[in-house]
Amino acid sequence: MSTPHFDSYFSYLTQVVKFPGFLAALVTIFVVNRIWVFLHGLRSVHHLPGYRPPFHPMGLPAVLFPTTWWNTSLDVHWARRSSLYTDNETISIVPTLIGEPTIWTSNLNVARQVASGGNRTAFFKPTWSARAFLLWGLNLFAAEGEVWRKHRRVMGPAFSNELYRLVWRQTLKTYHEMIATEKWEEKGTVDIPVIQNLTFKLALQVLGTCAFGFPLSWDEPPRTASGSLSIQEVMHSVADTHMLRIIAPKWVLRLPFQKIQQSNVAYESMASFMNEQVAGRKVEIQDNNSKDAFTLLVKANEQEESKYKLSDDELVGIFYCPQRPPIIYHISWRQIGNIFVMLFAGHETTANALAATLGFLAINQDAQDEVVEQINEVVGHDRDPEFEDYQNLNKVLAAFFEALRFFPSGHILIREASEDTILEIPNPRGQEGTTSMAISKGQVVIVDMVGIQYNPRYFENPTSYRPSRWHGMNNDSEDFTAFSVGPRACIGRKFATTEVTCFLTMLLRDWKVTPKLNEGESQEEWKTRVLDAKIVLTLGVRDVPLTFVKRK
Ligand code: HEM
Repeated sequence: MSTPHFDSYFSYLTQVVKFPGFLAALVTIFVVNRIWVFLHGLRSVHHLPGYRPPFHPMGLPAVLFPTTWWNTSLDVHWARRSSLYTDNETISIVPTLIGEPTIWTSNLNVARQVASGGNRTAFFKPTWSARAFLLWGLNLFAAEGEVWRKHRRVMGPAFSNELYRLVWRQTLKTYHEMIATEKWEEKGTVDIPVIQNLTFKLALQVLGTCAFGFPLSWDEPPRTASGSLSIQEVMHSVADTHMLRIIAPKWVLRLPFQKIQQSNVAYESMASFMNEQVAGRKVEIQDNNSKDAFTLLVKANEQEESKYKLSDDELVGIFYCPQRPPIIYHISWRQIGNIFVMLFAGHETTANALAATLGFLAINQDAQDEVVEQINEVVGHDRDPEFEDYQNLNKVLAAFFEALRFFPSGHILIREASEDTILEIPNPRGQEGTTSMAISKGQVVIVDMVGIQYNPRYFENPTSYRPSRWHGMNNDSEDFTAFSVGPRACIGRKFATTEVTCFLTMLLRDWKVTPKLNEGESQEEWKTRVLDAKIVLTLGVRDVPLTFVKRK
């Protein structure tokens, strides 16, 4: 029921609102405000040329639509990879309606200044950009400053030859199990409609065994205590739905959809499975016989001097939920955030890059022949490859590096200025020297990995698949930049390259890979249909259909 006071107020309001001048004034205020904010945005990026779309490329309105003439969406750097940096390697995107201005760069020199980390940089990884990696607790990927240094010091020793040998052994085992279980030998010719189904399973198996220390096998994955899901299914579901769990409000997770319910069961199963594992692991650490990263990590932390040792507060999970302030759970699992980050940072990235490599080799038979020739020379046919062969199989790795250059999984590196600072921006190609640019505290700079990998300053004819670019390069050289550069570069690089080299060596020695064409489709059409990007959390390739034929 309305009061007289409310009625008179309401009628006054109705009259005012009816008055067209009032609406005009509102619109004018909005437009003037937007123009002021837009001009301020342009000034803050020193009028660097670039795009002036309505929304920020990572903002909700923009990601609802693909990149088109009027919108720059999350895939703008892929969709416009041939035009974004034609005139300038460093550009700005300043939204006219919603969002903050950002600077985007495809120049390595600028990338080193902002993304490489370490003591001397004035840039840091903002928490919002690493949110997807915080679900299972603070970790190396998301940490910053002194806490990051401690995590890296503790994680570093776990990434040793001891671990890589385990990765090699596990990859061999997984390959043999895959061939036997899927009955490849009996078939002779094997059609795989989506090669990612195999590469994702391989990546999970290797990470499961070598990072978590779970005893996984291709045919009989162990079950959780309840027996409802295999550990592989749990890991897959956890990895598959973690974006949903970060973005969705809590009530969504109670909806009776199969995928959501399965995700809930998977998270609970993972929690109880990890608890069981931690109890067992404590005994193993004392016995000193396990080589997986989980055990090596706990051991490394135990051995650290107290200055660098991670405290319990730094180890426990900060369960990040954007709808509520962060809640600190004092859980008993130690190192859990760092173990989980390996799953998320290492699973999709490796599996997609491996799928892309097989796709490129399928339509570049000369490149495939060159790789197989080296495998035959180094390993021959009478034995399995050994970890010691890794350095000599550089053409195998070159085929992978070149595919990863086309589809750099870690496609954008987001950084924010922690103080007012100066960026030295190299002048356009063909001109010597650099131009200094003042950057204000809070300015976001995005290193565009796609832009770098397609930059003609670094790669002659960048859209041509040429593994020979990498022949003769040391496997660990920073000349290959898709794992990032400097102290904050990917800690899992050798983990991934060891796994991939071993798997491709076994697979390509015995099986010729060709594209699985649709009826009447040419190789060129297959290439256009398949070798295109798909961006979720990382950048991957679309589903790759392949045929494998047993070599004589
Ligand atoms: C093809 C495979 C991979 C690619 C292309 C890749 C790429 C990258 C890139 C570009 C970064 C830097 C991100 C940034 O600074 O924002 C990074 C960091 C990281 N990667 Fe990888 N990665 C791969 C595989 C792996 C694997 C297998 C693991 C673990 C076993 C892993 C663990 C990590 C971690 C923990 C970081 C954070 C390092 C730090 O901040 O100190 N990655 N990766």
